[in-house]
Amino acid sequence: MPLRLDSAQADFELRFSQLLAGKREASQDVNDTVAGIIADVRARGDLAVAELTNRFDKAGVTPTTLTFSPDEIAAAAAQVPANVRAALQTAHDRIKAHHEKQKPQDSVYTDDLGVTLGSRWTPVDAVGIYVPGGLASYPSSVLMNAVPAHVAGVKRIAMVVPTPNGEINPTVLAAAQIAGITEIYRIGGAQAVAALAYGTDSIARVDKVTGPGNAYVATAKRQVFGQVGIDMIAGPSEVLVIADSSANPAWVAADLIAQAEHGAGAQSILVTTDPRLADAVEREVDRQLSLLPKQALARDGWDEFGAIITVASLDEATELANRIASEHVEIATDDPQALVSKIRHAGAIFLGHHTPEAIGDYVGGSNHVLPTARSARFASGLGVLDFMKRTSLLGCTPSALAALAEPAVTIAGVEDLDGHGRSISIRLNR
Ligand SMILES: NC(=O)c1ccc[n+]([C@@H]2O[C@H](COP(=O)([O-])OP(=O)(O)OC[C@H]3O[C@@H](n4cnc5c(N)ncnc54)[C@H](O)[C@@H]3O)[C@@H](O)[C@H]2O)c1
Ligand SMILES: N[C@H](CO)Cc1c[nH]c[nH+]1
Ligand SMILES: [Zn+2]
Repeated sequence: MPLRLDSAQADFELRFSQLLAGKREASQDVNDTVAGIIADVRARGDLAVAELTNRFDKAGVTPTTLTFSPDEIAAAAAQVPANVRAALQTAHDRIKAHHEKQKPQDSVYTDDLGVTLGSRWTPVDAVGIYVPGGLASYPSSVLMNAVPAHVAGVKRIAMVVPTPNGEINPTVLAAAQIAGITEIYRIGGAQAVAALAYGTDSIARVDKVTGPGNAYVATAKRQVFGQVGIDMIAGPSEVLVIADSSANPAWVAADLIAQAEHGAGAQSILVTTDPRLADAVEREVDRQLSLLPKQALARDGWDEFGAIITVASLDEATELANRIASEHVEIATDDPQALVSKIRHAGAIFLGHHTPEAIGDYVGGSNHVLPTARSARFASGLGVLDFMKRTSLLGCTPSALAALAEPAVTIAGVEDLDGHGRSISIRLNR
């Protein structure tokens, strides 16, 4: 049963804050395990990576077989049916077209003192993409990570994917092929993140690690941050649907189920102004779940983290959406534009009855790697800027330096950094 809340209830604030607190931090056990794995990979390199991969994934690898050969990639990709390849190609092309529009412009200008100021964008040199789940991994997530990296101009993209029992989902390798990734390792977990961050004999280290994963992967990314950059901690998926009486209960229910089927902590929330819609959606979710072939995962997700909240107005709905800061927010009303500017915290917003979140997961063109667990308050979804960095440019003429010297030397003085002041004043009157 989902949690049922009504904002008019006396204990609403308490129960709502319990809902907000529902997501948990990595346990100390996971932190310690991951720290041990990272230390082992740093000390013993490929040998440790191979041993850990065999322990956790039963992958049957040796230090010399961690890499997929070009023939293995081609053979796996060749098993993928033509219609699946075509769908992945459509997704790739649409994601690429949208992300091209995110490319930042360099800018340089000279101000009235004669100081030249600019911002220059350059790509990260080498990126490691984590593709979770082995057999259950998502080819769409390969595209969502690789395409913005390519658009940014990243020269080297290394992909890691675990192969439980030595098996790989061939569609993942087909997606990698479509995205132009040729460097792929059959490793996962904290050992893969450590190998990417610190390097081994067979895996050159990268500058940034991106991609979602389980608690071990997320904790490893946290622990290697600083040695390398990371994108974000993208955890279990979430959707919040804002709906009024114009919404179709069957469609809303289908969208809630779509998120719940990600399992392991996935969260689906409906916020509605219409109590009759709330009841109808609850019945519909039950009905549709019973028709799903793999209903257990979605039912667990819905029972554990599902919620239906009734509110007095759409304004109140947007306030709750901002407090929840969900990964995905759907606006299931006839006039979504009237609400969109009121939603300040969301990884992605889906406008109107004909924009199910799942279209964004695959072929809409926007990125599906998005901030979860309320981090949309301060973070954005994956995009081209995650694979670039901005360098500032500054240039003074003699007269511009002279004009700025006095305040700069004054600040150096109050910071007790006479060497700073002198490096400015030494240049004056020459
Ligand atoms: N937000 C997103 O965009 C998104 C997309 C896809 C998947 N996900 C998330 O990714 C996760 C996938 O999880 P997964 O487990 O299937 O795959 P995974 O690739 O994240 O993790 C598998 C690895 O975990 C490590 N591991 C497992 N048990 C361990 C243990 N006891 N000690 C040390 N290491 C251990 C192993 O090295 C194994 O290779 C899910 O949580 C899913 O929600 C999120
Ligand atoms: N909804 C997930 C997180 O945004 C991404 C995904 C991949 N495949 C299907 N869905
Ligand atoms: Zn999804």
